[in-house]
Amino acid sequence: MLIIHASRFDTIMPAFFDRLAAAVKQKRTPLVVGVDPRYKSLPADLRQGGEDLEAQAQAFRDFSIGLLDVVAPLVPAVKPQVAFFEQLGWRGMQALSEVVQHAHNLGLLVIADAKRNDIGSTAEGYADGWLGEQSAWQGDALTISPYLGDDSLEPFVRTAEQRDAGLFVLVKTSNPGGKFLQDLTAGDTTIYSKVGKLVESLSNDTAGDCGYGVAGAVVGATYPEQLTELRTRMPHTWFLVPGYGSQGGTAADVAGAFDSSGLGAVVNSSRAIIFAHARDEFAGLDWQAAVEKATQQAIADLATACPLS
Ligand SMILES: O=C(O)c1cc(=O)[nH]c(=O)n1[C@@H]1O[C@H](COP(=O)(O)O)[C@@H](O)[C@H]1O
Repeated sequence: MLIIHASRFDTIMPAFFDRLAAAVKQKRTPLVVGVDPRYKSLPADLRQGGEDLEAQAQAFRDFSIGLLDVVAPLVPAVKPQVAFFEQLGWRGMQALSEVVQHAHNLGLLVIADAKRNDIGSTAEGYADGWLGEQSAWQGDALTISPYLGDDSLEPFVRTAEQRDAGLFVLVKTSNPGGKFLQDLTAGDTTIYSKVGKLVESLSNDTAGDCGYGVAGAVVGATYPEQLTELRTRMPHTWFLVPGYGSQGGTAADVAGAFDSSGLGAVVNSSRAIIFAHARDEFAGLDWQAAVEKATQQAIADLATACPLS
């Protein structure tokens, strides 16, 4: 049975990026913790139930909820990676629903990393499913792909505006193979710049109190030059910056993502934090203590790059 929780959008709320800006200021950090449970990397005591789908879904639930309890006082938002829940079928998606509900109960904003999209008429279904009134997952924001074109983004923008939710459109991804398409030249510009321009126009049209509009952009920490270039060209677009930590991105690499107030970007770290129990420097700590230490370490590291005023 899939649990459909009461809509958290029943009351009038500020726009997503206004809420995110307030949460970043309150927690004094742009760090977002990625909830990317991989069964074989979970602490051993959470893998006692066996490997069938039901047992794995229960392990994901226990791990993710234990993780949220540790990071909730420290960070503004979490980013569940839907792929890991989806691989377990409906059991995993039910676990995801409960994890999102728990995050909301702890006051965390939730970025659903599902990287959805399709032709416009089908995209409406995705927009509704992830951000709509009866969504089983009730994300505050959703990652989406731009590669079906501008009309494919429209249903997401409409729904996000109606629901005070946010979007993060893939602009310059953190993986090396992203350049295969994104760095191609189209006319006098690159594809990623062209996508960036489209996202900026959507955000300019919808800017909220904090100056950022409904469409954010995903820009990888592994491309610091492009990050800095896009920050200048996209002044109304909030960035989600993955690739910090396990993929090699550093605090210095993400420095160009922020505006002069230290806002305008959140930086995701998944494996380096959630599987900190496997890092030599945290040997001997239980997994939640290791998560706490790794989160505090990342917060201190990012404070050197993010001049929050
Ligand atoms: O949209 C994303 O979050 C994303 C975009 C991107 O360009 N690169 C990228 O790594 N991600 C996601 O960010 C997370 C990175 O995880 P770690 O490398 O373990 O910190 C994963 O959930 C990825 O799917």
